[in-house]
Amino acid sequence: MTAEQIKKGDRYTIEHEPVFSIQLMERAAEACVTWISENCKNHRNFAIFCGNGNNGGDGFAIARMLYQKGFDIDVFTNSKAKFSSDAQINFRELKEISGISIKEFKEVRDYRFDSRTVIIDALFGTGLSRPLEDEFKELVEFLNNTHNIKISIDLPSGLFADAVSPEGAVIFKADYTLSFQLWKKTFFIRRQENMRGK
Ligand SMILES: NC(=O)C1=CN([C@@H]2O[C@H](COP(=O)(O)OP(=O)(O)OC[C@H]3O[C@@H](n4cnc5c(N)ncnc54)[C@H](O)[C@@H]3O)[C@@H](O)[C@H]2O)[C@@H](O)CC1
Ligand SMILES: [K+]
Repeated sequence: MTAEQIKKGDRYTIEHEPVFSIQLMERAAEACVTWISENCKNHRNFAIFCGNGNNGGDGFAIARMLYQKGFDIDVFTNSKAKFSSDAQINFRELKEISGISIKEFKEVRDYRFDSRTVIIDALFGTGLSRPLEDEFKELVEFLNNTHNIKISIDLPSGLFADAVSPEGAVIFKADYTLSFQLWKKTFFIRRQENMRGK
């Protein structure tokens, strides 16, 4: 499905079911956490990278829920960015939890990745509107060079939901992608098939 069709589906659910977008985000995060806790049983540490849109909001909610399940969580974000309203709600909630360390993206270079730390990419989802550049490009390149297991939330960051990414565009190299609702159109573009992992 295209990003626009997915948005319409979300709007339909919000209008026709008694559900608010923040609840949809909570449900999406719960589904991810169920999968992660079943499939990452041998991993204790998660480094979660959150953007300022709703994909980042999913990441903040996932961080909170994984922490509540007893995992060690480090969250990386740009705390000065203007967040979407649902991301802001989840970011605020996360800041209340003293056991979660919240770091700025640039701190990743001093972060000691344990070989079993799982990296979660909640930087961009269907809202990506241009290829990654500057800080995000460097961040994703840096993460792609680590040997840790990588999970993308909804879409690997840097991959457009509906269009072919330009040749040479930097895209998060996910081992697994936990995609919401239906398969995104981009997953069927042959050149990009190997970007999403499983
Ligand atoms: N109700 C909903 O719509 C739901 C959405 N969900 C999540 O929300 C995501 C979509 O959220 P959004 O529409 O907020 O979009 P994203 O979170 O993908 O990103 C949007 C933000 O990134 C900025 N941006 C786009 N391309 C950029 C680039 N190259 N460099 C820097 N900034 C850039 C935009 O200006 C915007 O601020 C989905 O992929 C999914 O993860 C889920 O929470 C389920 C419910
Ligand atoms: K993502």
